[in-house]
Amino acid sequence: MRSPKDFFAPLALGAPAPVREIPVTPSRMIHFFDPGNEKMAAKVPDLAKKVDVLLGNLEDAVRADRKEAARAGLVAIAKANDFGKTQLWTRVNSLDSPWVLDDLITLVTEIGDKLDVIMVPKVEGAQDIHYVDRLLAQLEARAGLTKPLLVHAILETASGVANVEEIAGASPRMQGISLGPADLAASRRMKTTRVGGGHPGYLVRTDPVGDDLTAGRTTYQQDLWHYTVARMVDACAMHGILPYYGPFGDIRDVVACEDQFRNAFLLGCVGAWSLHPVQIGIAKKVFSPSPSDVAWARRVIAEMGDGTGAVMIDGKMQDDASVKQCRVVAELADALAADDPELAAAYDAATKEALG
Ligand SMILES: CC(C)(COP(=O)(O)OP(=O)(O)OC[C@H]1O[C@@H](n2cnc3c(N)ncnc32)[C@H](O)[C@@H]1OP(=O)(O)O)[C@@H](O)C(=O)NCCC(=O)NCCSC(=O)C[C@](C)(O)C(=O)O
Ligand SMILES: [Mg+2]
Repeated sequence: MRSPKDFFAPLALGAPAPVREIPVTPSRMIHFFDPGNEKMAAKVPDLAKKVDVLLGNLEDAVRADRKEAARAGLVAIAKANDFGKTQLWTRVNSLDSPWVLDDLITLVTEIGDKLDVIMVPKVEGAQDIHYVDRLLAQLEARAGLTKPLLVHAILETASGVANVEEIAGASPRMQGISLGPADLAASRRMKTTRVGGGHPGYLVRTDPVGDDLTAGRTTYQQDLWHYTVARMVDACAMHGILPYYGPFGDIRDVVACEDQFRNAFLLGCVGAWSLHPVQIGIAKKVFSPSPSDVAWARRVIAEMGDGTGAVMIDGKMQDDASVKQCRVVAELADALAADDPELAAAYDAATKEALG
């Protein structure tokens, strides 16, 4: 383990200095596309205007015989486009795969100045981040990059979950962590066969009434991912990095997708992945606080003055701790509204109504 004094020292001569704070820019949806798929790639310039993050995926969902095409496609797309404020990320192949070394060497060398974040799959512990950290520093130095690349880990092995705190704090490059429910389920030997979402068999049932064990007993489906998401959120918050839900594989079920995203939002996540264009709007809606919540938050902040003491608003006690929650919501709303006049207008209209 490195001394805390060396934590922010570059890991290679000539590499850019690591960031001291992770930039908090909108990342409500990380939109996945296969850069080697011509149909998807053709949609990218247009999609870039609708999403916060575009991610060129090189790992799972890209066939083994299309790995080189995906890598070359991402290089071509990054070189040919300026996506403005929309971030460009990539997911490289796993560290034990035959492709990852070329992924990292090619991408950092060719388009390191265009990429914001490198997502690393199947991270097992801090050692995986340390490996990527040093390699990126060497490649950044060789490419003459002035801005350090950030690293995002996917939490998709039992070992990764057990080590999530050390992963979150393994490097100043750590930008965030996403839940990877499909690989995680396999790693844990869960008996699900889905990519995220719930399962009808994972439920609780109300008590029986009388001797009949079957009649009148309501069941409630439970969230399979609650424990992992909550643990991930704590690990991220502790280290000042950002937590994300990840993928929802039932593209058709836009209703349950919205529910799963909202659970994650309420628990502290800042975004989720969109695997299909239909999921972009869902993530945008869910991970932007609602106008009524923003109006309420702004009202509490206004009425709490210096933020200390206790007041009653609409029958509800507000104090130092509730105003802090309101600031979280209001600050997120301000950050999102700064780049979105429509959202800004909706927040202001609701606030005007709430403040009278
Ligand atoms: C699900 C699929 C096969 C349905 O693809 P489709 O073509 O059958 O669907 P469609 O509804 O017919 O598509 C309509 C149009 O949208 C296009 N399109 C469709 N999707 C996209 C997209 N993402 N970006 C841009 N364009 C897209 C598609 O090409 C088509 O274009 P067209 O109208 O010109 O024919 C397709 O959406 C897809 O491949 N999505 C990405 C899948 C992916 O990246 N998976 C990996 C992430 S999840 C994961 O890895 C797990 C994890 C974390 O590791 C772990 O839990 O362990
Ligand atoms: Mg996976």
